[in-house]
Parts: sequence; C-alpha cells; structure tokens
Amino acid sequence: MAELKYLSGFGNEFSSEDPRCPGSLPEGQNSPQVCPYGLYAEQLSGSAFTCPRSTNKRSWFYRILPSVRHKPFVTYEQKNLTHNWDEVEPDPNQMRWKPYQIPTAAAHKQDFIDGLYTLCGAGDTRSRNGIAIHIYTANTSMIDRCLYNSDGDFLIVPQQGKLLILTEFGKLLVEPNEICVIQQGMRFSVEVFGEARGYVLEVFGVHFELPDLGPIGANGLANPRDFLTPVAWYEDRTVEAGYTVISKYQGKLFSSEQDFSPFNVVAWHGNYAPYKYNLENFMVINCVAFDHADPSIFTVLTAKSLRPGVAIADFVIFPPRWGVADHTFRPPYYHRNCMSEFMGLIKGHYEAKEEGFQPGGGSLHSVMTPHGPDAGCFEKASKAKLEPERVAEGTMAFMFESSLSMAVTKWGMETCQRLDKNYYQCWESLRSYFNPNNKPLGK
Ligand SMILES: O=C(O)Cc1cc(O)ccc1O
Ligand SMILES: [Fe+2]
Repeated sequence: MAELKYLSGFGNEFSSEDPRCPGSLPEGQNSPQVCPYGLYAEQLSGSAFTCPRSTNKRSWFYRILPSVRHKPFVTYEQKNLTHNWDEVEPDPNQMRWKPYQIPTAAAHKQDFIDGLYTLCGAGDTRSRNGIAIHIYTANTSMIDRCLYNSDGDFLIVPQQGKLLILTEFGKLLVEPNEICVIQQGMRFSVEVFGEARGYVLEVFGVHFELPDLGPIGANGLANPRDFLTPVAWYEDRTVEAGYTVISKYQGKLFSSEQDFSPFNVVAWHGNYAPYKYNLENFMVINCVAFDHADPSIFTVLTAKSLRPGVAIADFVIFPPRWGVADHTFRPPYYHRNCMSEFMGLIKGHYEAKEEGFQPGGGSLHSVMTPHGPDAGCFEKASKAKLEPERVAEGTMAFMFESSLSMAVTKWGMETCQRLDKNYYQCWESLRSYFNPNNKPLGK
C-alpha cells in the first residue's frame, strides 16, 4: 500500500483536491453556478448553522454525484447493536470481561458493521444526549457498503489488526495504538487485514474537543498538530450490483442502495473532517514530587456536557512514563467516583491489575462502585523501594469516563460469555494492617 498522505492539525480549516483534478475546489465561493469539472457541491453540517464560530463545523464536498441520489432506506437486520438500556436489570457490581472473541472468517464472516456489539451506554439519540460503548470484531472487509452515523460521533480504538478506513474525505490507515474519530454523518467503509478487534466510544449530540490546558500552558498532552486528516481521494465507480449505504439512525440500522460509489469526492474544504491520532505522541504530564495525580491529566479528548467541567465522555490513556513520586503509594488509589469508568487495554499490563485484565478485554466500574488496585498490587506497591522507575512500559490502557450512569446490555451481561464472575475476588485478600499502638513517629 502506497504511503498515505495526511493534513495536520486539530479542527483546522482544511482544503484538499485529488491531484488528478487540479483546480477542482471552486475559488472564492462555495456554490458556483457550475462547479469545476462538472462536480456537484454538497455541504455537510456538523453543527447548527448558528453555532458560535468557535464551535461551528461544516465541510463542503465537490463530488461526482450528490449523496441524495439513492433508493429509499429500508430496515437493515440488526445484529448486536442496540440502544435499549433496559434489556437487563441495573447491576452496580464491578465488572470485568475477558478478551472479546473474534470469530474466524472460516467459521463466520463478519465485517465492521455486523461486528458491532453494544456493551453499555446511557441516554438518548433523539434528545441528542448520551453515549454508547461498543466492541467491534471483524474478519472481513466491508465490500461495496459503507456506514454513516446519524446519531453521533464514533471514536474508534483498534486493539488488534489495522484498519484502512475509506471516507468521503480520503483514506485513513489506523493501527493499534492509534485512534480515529469519524464524526456524525461521515460515510466510511472499513477494510481489515485478518482478524480485527477494538473499542468504539459513541457520543450523541456533541463533538470531541482537546481539553483546555489551564496552568499547563500552551503545549502538552495531545498536541493539535499530531491529529491527522485524510487528503481528498475519489473513485468514479459504477456499481451495477448496487452499493449499500447504511445509516445508524435513532439506534437502528437502515440500508439504501445506489449504483455508484459514495467515495466520489474530488475535492473538499472545511473544518468538519475525520482524523486520527497516534497515542505515542501524547506528552505526559505527571507528578514529580509526591502523591498520585488524578487521571484527568491523561485526557486525550473530551466530549463536554453543558455543565462546566463535566464531560459526557472523556477519552483518557495510561501511557508509558516515569514514576518518581516520593513517599507515595504510586498505583491508582482506591476510588469511588460520581462518574462511570469503562477501561480497555490495547497492549501490556495495567498498573493496578497485573493479572486478569487482558488486552482486548474490558472493565466497568460504575457510578460510586468501589474499585482500585488488586491485593497483589497493594502489597507490592506498599513495600516498593521508591526509585524512579518506568511505569506501563509496553502498555497502553485507556478509559472512557462518563458522567452518565450506564446500563450494560444483554450481550455484555450474558451473550458474550466473557464476563469474569470472579472479578470481585481480586480484592478479597486485602487485609487490615491497622494497629492502634503503631503510632507515627513523634506522636
Ligand atoms: O484504574 C482506574 O480506576 C482508573 C484510575 C486511574 C488512576 O490513576 C486514578 C484513578 C482512577 O480511577
Ligand atoms: Fe477509578
């Protein structure tokens, strides 16, 4: 595969022409009476027309045929994607899943669309407020079909297998340890190279932003220039047998047929575009004196709610770094949180749970459910000699943290058969060390 080109920057005003058609972007206006090369102009709005400039998002496509030329949508048989948050009774227990299983192509062919399994979520697509967390497993590329999400944005975290994502804006190659965001309405088709697995965070109603840096200053965490957006690429392809466009709309899937490839955008410009980011580029800020800083220091992207400082969902990572804190219990502290914490592991071993939490698996610590280091981790870290040490070498764990109280689906609780019923036992051997006679020095 030839090396793909990208445009750099988060939320920039980009413009891109497929080099085969120089001058395909109209000059000085968006809607000329006749577009260069006989193209159609089409706007994709990612925000209300009237949003303030800082949050206004739209892009203009110059395409061979407009998206509107398609047959009516019909119901698409849904597999394991759902927004029914009442399938099973609420359950506040700590949950941990063994790696979600990927079917082999020989046993069962499955592409990215049919391989989406909703694990948990909350809220409502109609009132445009909520999230869903899906697992995807795929062994087959999407052939002559694409997906777009009318309900919200997809943040995709590949864990196994790279994805070549063809979008209306161009091509994105996303490998494990990279993430990508495909925003509301953007059509995309996923090519896989063998068995692929990963996580999807879907947010309804808002877009992801870079967190403010406050006193950190102008640089750090995920730097804007490391976000990469595709360059224009088109195919002028008639598909006699029918090209299928699938829409996720109000939590259901619908398909419509057309006789041409939707990846027919010769040029585009705007600030509403898909992007990818390599997690290796995250500039970690952390404690260099004492105590354990809250994990919000590791926020890559945030989807803000209307309440100041409260996210509908944050995407947080735990990258390799130095641990240097003096007289400190260095692993994550014991914790009860007003937020929900879903965690996944791309590779390696998470510092609070060296065993049990495996790459391709997950855990959910729901609103106010106690959690923290397992007994082995506590013992080890309480006795450790506090020298500077590498933490999370070869590891990439992440967290989707949400202010919403999430429901787990029937698939998550039962059908997937990956729920570890013994998870609670990792804390069972935590014992009391309390000794009222063991007074601190000088007391
Ligand atoms: O493992 C967790 O639960 C995530 C987490 C990590 C951390 O460093 C501090 C708090 C926290 O919730
Ligand atoms: Fe936590």
